[in-house]
Amino acid sequence: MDPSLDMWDFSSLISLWINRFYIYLGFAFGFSLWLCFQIVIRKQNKNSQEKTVPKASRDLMTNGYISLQKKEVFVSGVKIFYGSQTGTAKGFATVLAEAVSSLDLPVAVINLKEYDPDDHLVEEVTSKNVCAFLVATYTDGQPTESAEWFCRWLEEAANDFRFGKTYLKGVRYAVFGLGNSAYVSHFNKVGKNVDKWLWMLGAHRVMSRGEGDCDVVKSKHGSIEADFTAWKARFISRLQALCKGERKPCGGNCKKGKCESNQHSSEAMEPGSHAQEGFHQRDAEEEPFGSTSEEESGTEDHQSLKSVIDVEDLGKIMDRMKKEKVL
Ligand SMILES: Cc1cc2nc3c(=O)[nH]c(=O)nc-3n(C[C@H](O)[C@H](O)[C@H](O)COP(=O)(O)O)c2cc1C
Repeated sequence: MDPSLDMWDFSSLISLWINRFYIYLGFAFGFSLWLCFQIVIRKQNKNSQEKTVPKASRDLMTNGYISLQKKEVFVSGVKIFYGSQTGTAKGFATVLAEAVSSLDLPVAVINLKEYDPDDHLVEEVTSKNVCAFLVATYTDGQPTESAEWFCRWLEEAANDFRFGKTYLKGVRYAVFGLGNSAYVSHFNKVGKNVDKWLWMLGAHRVMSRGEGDCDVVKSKHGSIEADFTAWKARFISRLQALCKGERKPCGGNCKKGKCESNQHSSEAMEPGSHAQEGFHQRDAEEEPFGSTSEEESGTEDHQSLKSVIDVEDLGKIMDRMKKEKVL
């Protein structure tokens, strides 16, 4: 036998070989332990991330730098409707559209001739659009041919109890009428009526009506173009406020609670009801849908105060009506 072989001791190797299964088992156990450990650590990291993100977003939102939540849209676009015969209102509609698009708002210019209120007006209840109506008055206070159907439909709807006082609730609108004060009794009649009928159907007047006057002597700003420019400036600034989410024309500066109470009382009146009858009477007397002028530019709330009936006023109106009946 080789003496060098005697020097090697194979006993440890042999025992390793015999116990190899235990060794494998040990390795396998160790590996699975490490795997479990890794999984637990990853899960913990994920949880802590989930918890910290909303907190971060909250912090960021309160700091006002960034909003991770979806921004609320207050005005989705502007629709400019016009009723024109010789093109003045149409031209104004184009100018207004340019001013609106400079605010990065979608704008549509619509000829009332191509618009069926019966099918589409109610869509504006939920559209978040602001609707501007530029309408001219013609002989005997009649609308242009193009706006004839629109006006007839609106008048009938406003006086039809089936539509009710909230039919157009949610529609936001502003009216600019074109006329000539030389036609004294019919001056701007269509603008006044459209404003009134929309209001009677529950639409929300975002600003008081504008009156364009062709009579340069009597025109408030010297010409119908200047009247329109003044109204347009007010409309744009009102639009900007609406885009920011301001709801009240007064921007919250009016006397506490006044806005709400007026809005409420205006909504509480139903066309055809006694209150509405009283309202019509007042309409004839005081012109509650009164026009607009420079003086109103800073006092929208005042206009809206004027243009709706307070509950107190209602009592007086009813009294007056009773007296008139007796007489
Ligand atoms: C024949 C005629 C009749 C008019 N009748 C009235 C009227 O009754 N009341 C009024 O306020 N304006 C009246 N106007 C003035 C127009 O409303 C005014 O010129 C307006 O700017 C026309 O707008 P348009 O060019 O868009 O059609 C009348 C104008 C004409 C030519």
